[in-house]
This record gives sequence, structure tokens and C-alpha cells, in this order.
Amino acid sequence: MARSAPSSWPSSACTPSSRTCRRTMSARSVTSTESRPVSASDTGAAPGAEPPAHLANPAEAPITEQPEALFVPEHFAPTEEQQRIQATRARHVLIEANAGAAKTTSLALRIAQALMRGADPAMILALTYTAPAVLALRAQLRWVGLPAELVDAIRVQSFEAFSLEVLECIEGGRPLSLQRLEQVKPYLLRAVERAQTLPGERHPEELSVDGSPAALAEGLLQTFAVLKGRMLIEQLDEDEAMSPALAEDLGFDYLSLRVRSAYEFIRRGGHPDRPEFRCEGDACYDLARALLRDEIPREGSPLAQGLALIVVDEMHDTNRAMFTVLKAVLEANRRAAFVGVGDRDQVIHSQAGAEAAFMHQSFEQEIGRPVRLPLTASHRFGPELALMAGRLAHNKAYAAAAHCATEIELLPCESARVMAQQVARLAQAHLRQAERHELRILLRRPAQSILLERELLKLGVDYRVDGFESFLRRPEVLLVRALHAFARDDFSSFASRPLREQTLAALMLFAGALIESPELRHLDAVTAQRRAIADAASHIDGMRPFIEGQVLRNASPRALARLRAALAVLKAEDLQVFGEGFVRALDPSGLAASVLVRKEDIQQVRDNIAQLVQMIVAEGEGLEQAFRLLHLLEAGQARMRADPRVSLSSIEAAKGLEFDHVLIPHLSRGEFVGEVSAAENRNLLYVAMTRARQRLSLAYNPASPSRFLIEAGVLSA
Ligand SMILES: Nc1ncnc2c1ncn2[C@@H]1O[C@H](COP(=O)(O)OP(=O)(O)OP(=O)(O)O)[C@@H](O)[C@H]1O
Repeated sequence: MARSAPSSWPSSACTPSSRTCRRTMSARSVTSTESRPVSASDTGAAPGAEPPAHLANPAEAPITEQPEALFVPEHFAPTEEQQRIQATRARHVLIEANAGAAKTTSLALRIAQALMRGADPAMILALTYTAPAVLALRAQLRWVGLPAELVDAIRVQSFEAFSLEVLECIEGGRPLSLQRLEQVKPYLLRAVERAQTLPGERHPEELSVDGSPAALAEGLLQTFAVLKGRMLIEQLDEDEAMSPALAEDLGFDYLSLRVRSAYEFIRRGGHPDRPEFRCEGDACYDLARALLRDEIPREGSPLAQGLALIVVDEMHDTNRAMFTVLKAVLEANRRAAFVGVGDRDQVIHSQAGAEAAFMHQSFEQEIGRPVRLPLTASHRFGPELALMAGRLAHNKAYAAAAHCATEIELLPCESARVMAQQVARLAQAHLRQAERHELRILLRRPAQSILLERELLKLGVDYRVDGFESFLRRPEVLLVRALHAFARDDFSSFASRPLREQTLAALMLFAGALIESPELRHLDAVTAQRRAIADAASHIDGMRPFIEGQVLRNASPRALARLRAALAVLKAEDLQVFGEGFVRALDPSGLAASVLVRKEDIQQVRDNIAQLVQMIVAEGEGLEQAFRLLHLLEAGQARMRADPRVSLSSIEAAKGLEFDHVLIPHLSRGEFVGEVSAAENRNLLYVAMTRARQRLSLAYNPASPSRFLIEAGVLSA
């Protein structure tokens, strides 16, 4: 039976552009006889009966006795499981399924179906945890066959971006946005001081700090992220005074909780309407907090957006703050249907309070009993990889669709250098293939890219980096390059303005310096620095005076001693002196520890500089030539094509995406680690492996392979 898309779309919410979109879509999506009609019985309702409350979704279209036309995607035939998700009218639907099991695709089909039913694109809201997940969902919306302008009209946003938009609407403006943890550090130190000096403090003995409070910064910020993500403080009784015993009950120390409340006081202080600043995660937290305190008016609430469909991708990464926002959005849009998808083995943000429970008991208790629908097989990769991924994820069952096959390749390499060379050759061979396939090299830590990038550049392989900077642009590498230029008084290789700006910012960061300028005194420190750097970087001759007049003059005494010692080594212009003495003189760990916050970032600086020095020494041609080579490499990199088929990235940046060929190097003991729990490292490898479509290459040192390779059954014990 042939069915056509509805001939008349509801006009109330129709904008001119969405009308155009709909016309295009209705022409494309006329269903064929192949489409399986999905009846109300799929969702538990008797055909023709009044929809029970748990099915109500009149915002999309009224339920009629007519069997419904299904949207037909362009490039593939949805499975019955996918069609059931697409056609469901259940009010709340949750889908928990393995990586690659078509969760995002099924959300895209569900959205297309809502549009078929007459929903305006503006009535659809898709929320995700990360920016890559936003891209992944948009890509699948296009893949199922929705026209580009229609996809653009659908709101696909991270919880943070959505919350920011809502808050802006309430607050009438945006507060300062702090991107780097280092920008937050001065506020943090003020908060420690405030907590320690607050009159009437009942437990001052709990607040004393041995040594510099700066050393506490990382731990404090991590604690804040968990407290905010979990909204622990907001769930306490307002009259309950904080005490060491209560802090212990909550699983935190008293000092962290007191500093947190001082920090929040400072962050909110000064502005009656909005906080002074926000950093990542704060918008979602602020909105959730305002909701819990009933500060968002129900009448005319900015959350009441007349939505017909709300979907959440990567729901396993939801934390309490996001869940609070989601609940309120559902509450304010009661006619909307909801579909959430996730995979508990992909939780890689537990540090921000992510919990798979929001797809289970919390959902059932606080929102309602959902209809759970299955997606049983991977459509991304073949059975061998599915088996490995299943073993890694605590031996869970893992099926693969019949059309998938993935080659698994093992690359034993006896050293990091050999590994870099082999991976670079593989990338070179990849680019020679006729097909425009994409190779993604996934790294656990950015420092692992240095040798590899050097080899890629040597072979003239175009590549892109995602999730971290190319090593040539990392602040610590720019610092070393700028010190060398300063020592020789030759800045000719800093020809581009953005490079000069990045370099001066890196120097200010490591010097621990603040801009001193009478003209900029009226500005806050962040804005003053941005202005001063923009001014100095506008001309190449501005580099030296800025380094002398701001960096070295305002550096902290300890940083200054390190920078001067490093300059003395560089002035010797001797490769051997450099190789033996540079790291000792600069003391990268000490330098970084006094200005950076996260232990992982401090280790990155140490590792990056160590790798850089090793690389320069290995070139073996003299110091000046080695630095010239760095500049040439950078110039070569700047000339690279815009869409290279080889990319290097962090695993976090690849989450939710997929690639024809995935290569994971450094799968050796002690190398696939970071400042997270063993469980989260395992999840990171699970996410990395399951991004592969046709080929997965795993490189490791055969003398000491990672235990994960053994647990996944890739290697025998
Ligand atoms: N019915 C189908 N037939 C063929 N391929 C399909 C089908 N459904 C989905 N796919 C493809 O399967 C792959 C995996 O789908 P998708 O990205 O939706 O999975 P996912 O469950 O969201 O994955 P992850 O959780 O790992 O991000 C995609 O390449 C998608 O285009």
C-alpha cells in the first residue's frame, strides 16, 4: 500500500524557511510499499483507541485510525527495530544499546518521522553532552535524507549551549566566559582566602592549608565539577549547616566544601542579574540550580517552547544538573514525546558526575516508566571487533549485522620511534589509495603525537588534529621556540599574526605574569591581557619589547629564574649543551606546576618538552638548524590541504563519530593511562575501538602490551 506524506502541514508555527523545507521533504519522503506500517499496537495501544496518557503526543500529529506513513531514508533500509523506534508514539522511550548499534541513526529517523507528522523543525530539540555528538547527530540527520536546510533548522545542542541560551534569555546578557582553568585560578585562590577569613567560622582548624593553596587548585576544581554535576549541595536541607561530619557523609572534605561556597559567592557577586563569570559546565549548573530554587517563572517560562519532540543522544553521560534541566524541559513541554539513547560502557565523563542511572531508576522514579526498545546489532563493524569490544566491556553480548566486516590488524613495534615511523608509513599508504577513506589515529595523550607528527611531516603526509593542538602550536612548544628566537634576537619565523598572539599568550602563562599598563588598568585581567597581546602581535617588531617589558618584567621570581637559565642554555647555541642542560634549566614540571591547575596538564607540559628536546637532539644537526626545521614544519603544516584524510585526535573528540580506518598506537603497558579511574580508561579504549568501520589497527610494544589487549582477547596472556 503506497502512502504519502501529509498534504497539509500545520501552519501555526511555520516560518517561511521551514515551509520551504517541508515542501522539499514531503516530495522525498513519500513512502513506498516496502515501508512497514507501524501501528499503535507497537506502542501498546489498541488500534483506533484513545491514546493512553503515556502515548500522548498530540504536538506531532493526532493519532488516527489510518495506518501511518513511514519516512523512508535514502541510503539504507531501516531494520524492524529501527522502524519501531521511528514510529513509536510512546511518550517516553529509552534505548540502551552497544556502540555502533544505530542509536544516533534511530534518533535521526525518529526526528524525520516527527517532521513527517507535521512537526515544525523549531518544535524539535535534540540535546547531547558534547560538541562532537552534536556533529554526529547532524551528520545522521543528513544521512537519512533530510535536506540540509531542514537539518539546519532543527536545534541540536549540547546541554551546556542550550542552558546558556535559556539563561541569556532570563538574564538579558552573557557574563564573562572563562575557557582555561588557569583563568579560574585567581578566583579560586581568593575563595580559599575568603573561606579562611570568614568571621564566625565554626571549624577554623579544618581550613588551614600546609604550603601554597595553589597546590590545592586541581583537587578543588575537580571537587567543584562533581558537586555541580551531581548538585549535591542543592539537595541538602537549607537549614542544615555545613560541618566536617556532614562533609564526610557527602564524601568530601570540609575545606573543599567551604571553599566552594566562597567561590560561588565570588562568582555570583557583584551582579544582581547574572554571575560575574562562567566556565564550562556552569551554565547547565546555574540553570538547574535556578530550577530547583523555583527561580524560573512557570508562567511564560523560557523552557516552554511548544516542543513536539525532545531527544537526548549519549544519555549515559547525563549528570544530575543535566537531568534537572531535562526534567524541566519535559515538564514545560508536556505534549512533547521523549526519546533517549545511551550505552553504559561509554561513560567517560564520570568526573563531572555522569551516571548511567539517569537511564534507569532515576528516570523511572522522577519522570515516569519509559517504554524500552532494543537495538541489538552493530551496523558499524563486523563480528570479530564486536566480540573484542564485548569482552573488554565485561563480556557483554555483542552482535554485528550481517553486512559488516572489519579487518583487525596488529602492529607490534619495539620502540616509540619505530611505532611513529610505521604509523606514518601506513598513513602515507592510506593517502595513496584511490578511495577517499578516512584514517583516524586515536591517541590517549597529546604528548604521544610529537614523534608521530614529526614523521608525518617528514613524509609530507597531510593531516589534521582534533581535540588537541598540533605539537607545533602547544603553549610549551611555543615557549621554547620563542625563547630561542629571543636568545638569537631573530623573530623572523614568527611571521603570522595569530602565531605571534599564541606565542605571547604562552609566554605570559608560563611566566605567571599579569599585564601592567596604566592604559589598561580599568579592565579585568583577562581582557587587559587580550588587548595588550593583540596590540604587541600586530607587528613582528612588537615581540621583543613585549617579552622584555611584560613577560620578563612581570614574571614571578621563580619563573623568571627558570626562564633566564633556559635562555642561557639556548644562547650557547650548542646541541649537546641543549640536550644535556635545557630541561634541567627550564624545569618544565616546576614551571608548569606554578601556573597550571590539573595534574594531567602539568604532566603534558613535562612530556611535551621532553619529547621536543629528544626530537631536536635526534635531528643531530645543530640547534639553529633544528629550530629552523620546526619553523619549516610549521610552514608546511600551514600549507596543508583543508580536508586531509588522515587525522590525529583525542578519543574524547572522536566519541559518537566513526571512521573507515581507526589506528590506536601506544597500546603498551603504562601508556594507555590518564588521570581517571581504571574503569574510565577501559571505557575510553572501548569507545576508541568501536569507532572503526572497515579496519582497526592496534600498535603496541610486544615486550609489554597493555593488559586491555589481553582482556579484549586481542593477545593471549
Ligand atoms: N539499517 C542500517 N543499515 C545499514 N547501516 C546502518 C543502519 N542503521 C545505521 N547504520 C549505520 O551504522 C553505523 C552506526 O550507527 P550510529 O552511529 O547510529 O550508531 P550508535 O549506536 O549511535 O553508535 P555510538 O554509540 O558508537 O556512537 C552508522 O554508519 C550508520 O550509518
